[in-house]
Amino acid sequence: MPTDHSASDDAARGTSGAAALRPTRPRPVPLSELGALIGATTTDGAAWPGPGATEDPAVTGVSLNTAQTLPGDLYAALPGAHRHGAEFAAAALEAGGVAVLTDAAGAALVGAGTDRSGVPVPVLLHPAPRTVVGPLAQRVFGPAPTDPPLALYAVTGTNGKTTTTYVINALLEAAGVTTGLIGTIEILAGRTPIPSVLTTPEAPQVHSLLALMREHGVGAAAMEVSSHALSYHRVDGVRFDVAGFTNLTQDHLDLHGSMAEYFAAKAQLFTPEHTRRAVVLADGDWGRAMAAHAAGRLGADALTTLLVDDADRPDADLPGAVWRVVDPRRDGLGHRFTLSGPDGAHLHARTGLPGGFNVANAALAVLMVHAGGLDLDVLQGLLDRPDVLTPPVPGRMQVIGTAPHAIVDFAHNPDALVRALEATRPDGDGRQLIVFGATGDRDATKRPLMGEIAARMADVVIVTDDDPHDEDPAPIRAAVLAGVHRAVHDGGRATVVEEVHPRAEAIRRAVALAGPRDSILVAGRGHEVWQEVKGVNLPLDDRQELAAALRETGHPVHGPADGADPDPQDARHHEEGTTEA
Ligand SMILES: CC(=O)N[C@H]1[C@@H](OP(=O)(O)OP(=O)(O)OC[C@H]2O[C@@H](n3ccc(=O)[nH]c3=O)[C@H](O)[C@@H]2O)O[C@H](CO)[C@@H](O)[C@@H]1O[C@H](C)C(=O)N[C@@H](C)C(=O)N[C@H](CCC(=O)O)C(=O)O
Ligand SMILES: Nc1ncnc2c1ncn2[C@@H]1O[C@H](COP(=O)(O)OP(=O)(O)OP(=O)(O)O)[C@@H](O)[C@H]1O
Repeated sequence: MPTDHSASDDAARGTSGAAALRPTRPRPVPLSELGALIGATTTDGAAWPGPGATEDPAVTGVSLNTAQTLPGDLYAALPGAHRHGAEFAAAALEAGGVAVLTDAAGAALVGAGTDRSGVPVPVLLHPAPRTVVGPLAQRVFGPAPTDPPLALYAVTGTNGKTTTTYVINALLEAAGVTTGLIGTIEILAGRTPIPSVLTTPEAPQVHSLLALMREHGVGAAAMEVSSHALSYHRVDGVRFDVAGFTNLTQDHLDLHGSMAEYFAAKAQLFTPEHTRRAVVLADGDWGRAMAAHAAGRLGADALTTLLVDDADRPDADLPGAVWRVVDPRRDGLGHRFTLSGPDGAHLHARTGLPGGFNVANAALAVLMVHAGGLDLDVLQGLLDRPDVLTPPVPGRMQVIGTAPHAIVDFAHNPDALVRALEATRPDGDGRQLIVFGATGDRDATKRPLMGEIAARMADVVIVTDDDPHDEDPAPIRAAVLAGVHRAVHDGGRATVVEEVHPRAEAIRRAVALAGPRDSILVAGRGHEVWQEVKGVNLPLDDRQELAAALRETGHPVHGPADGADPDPQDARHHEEGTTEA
């Protein structure tokens, strides 16, 4: 019989930070059932639990980090890049974990572990434990047959995931649906937004957050799915209703090694295991390749293909229902555009989000909601409402000042930097200034490329620090500057190049150099309110720094959107990790 956990364990569930990410009404599953689900073995190689086992604990949760382990959990002790999770099994058991899932190396580390009551801890052995965490979490946290449906939308791609998920939710909310969100900026799974640590949390949290959403009566959720998530099996056991693809450009080559591998990681989302339908933005070679892949794996009937920059390309070689953006026109900060589809179908839309690329994000969101089942007539009715495609997206093209034009944006890879610079190019004789750096411990090959782009496109380039993480910031700046100097040497536009740090000082310097007709782009950190330097989170909000510098110089600041005070709650999440950080 499953053993149960105590009342004090229930109290712990209600109070700890990790509990805020869990459903309040867990449904216990016997460990033996979980062992059978994944074909686990004992350390002797026999089918689990093997002869002589007496305990069959009730499992009420799954975790893969001790900071997130709650009473009743199965702790997945995974081999990591730095440590083996089994080194922390004792801490997981101390936190109330009732069993351990691990590989052979992990089992040797766990040894003869016992739980808090001195009972020998059951160990489920699997040769590749990370690959079974998703299905196990799905079994423990997944829906009951009587639960109302929760429609799931996934967005992947190098850039535009956050924005597209916000637009999807804005449309669904306009249609009267209660929505949930999992992404880079925040998680919405109930009443209180939870700041994010990862773009896509680890599998146990993905499944527990979906359970929490069901408890809160959420009818649809939009989720960002990063390539890390697909490579690390973070969405295993989730089948989305609609998956969308934005684009593929250089980033994350530290993890993937090549663009082909990066593509292959993203392509996993467009398979029957992960989605029923797909909407693929098929501009460029990678977009076309993703459309072909999705058609092959899901069937052309399950595919919508969208063309934006390549809208003039003929249909012939494109699979699925083909839609194109026609006649995009500037309208205020944003654009009006028409979506033209099969059999003469049309949708007329407007987004006030600045930047040409946001037409692509908005169009993708519209077609994903259509693929999710919303009729064209109903959709057009929603699109006719003002600003339905203009949700505020923190730190994305966020306007802080107008004279000079001062923008904070999250562009932190080459393509995003090009698009952000294009979108913020001043009219007339104004000069373009940019303040940016590059992230430490991430794809180092993009540093000089971003430097080159800045020097080719901006008049004044100020190179500073982004999140150095554990790296020394000076060599990161030097790598960016190498690209800047190369482009200047080759005839690039920049006439002023400076290296200024810390970052707040660099922002002040840009404001000091700018005139009222100029445009300042502060790129790379967007909504972030902490700068991570060698494991320490320093408060830093580009929006606040830019607003303060503009005020000090006597320039106007645009509306209330000058950033938020760093929230101590947010720091807690960074330190403890809302996920397995
Ligand atoms: C490169 C990467 O993705 N690393 C992930 C990986 O870390 P790791 O292999 O180094 O883990 P480790 O430190 O060796 O520890 C091994 C195991 O012991 C566990 N542990 C460790 C210490 C402890 O006290 N207790 C404990 O339980 C860990 O949870 C882990 O399971 O496994 C950890 C646990 O699953 C993840 O948290 C960690 O993500 C780190 C925090 C991270 O920053 N990832 C980034 C790069 C990321 O995933 N980014 C994407 C893309 C964003 C974008 O598009 O820009 C994202 O989705 O956020
Ligand atoms: N469709 C797009 N094409 C190219 N660049 C884009 C696009 N959408 C947004 N960007 C740029 O990328 C930046 C990040 O946008 P967004 O947060 O929506 O993307 P993301 O994929 O969620 O990024 P991340 O994974 O890093 O969180 C924006 O600030 C903007 O500079």
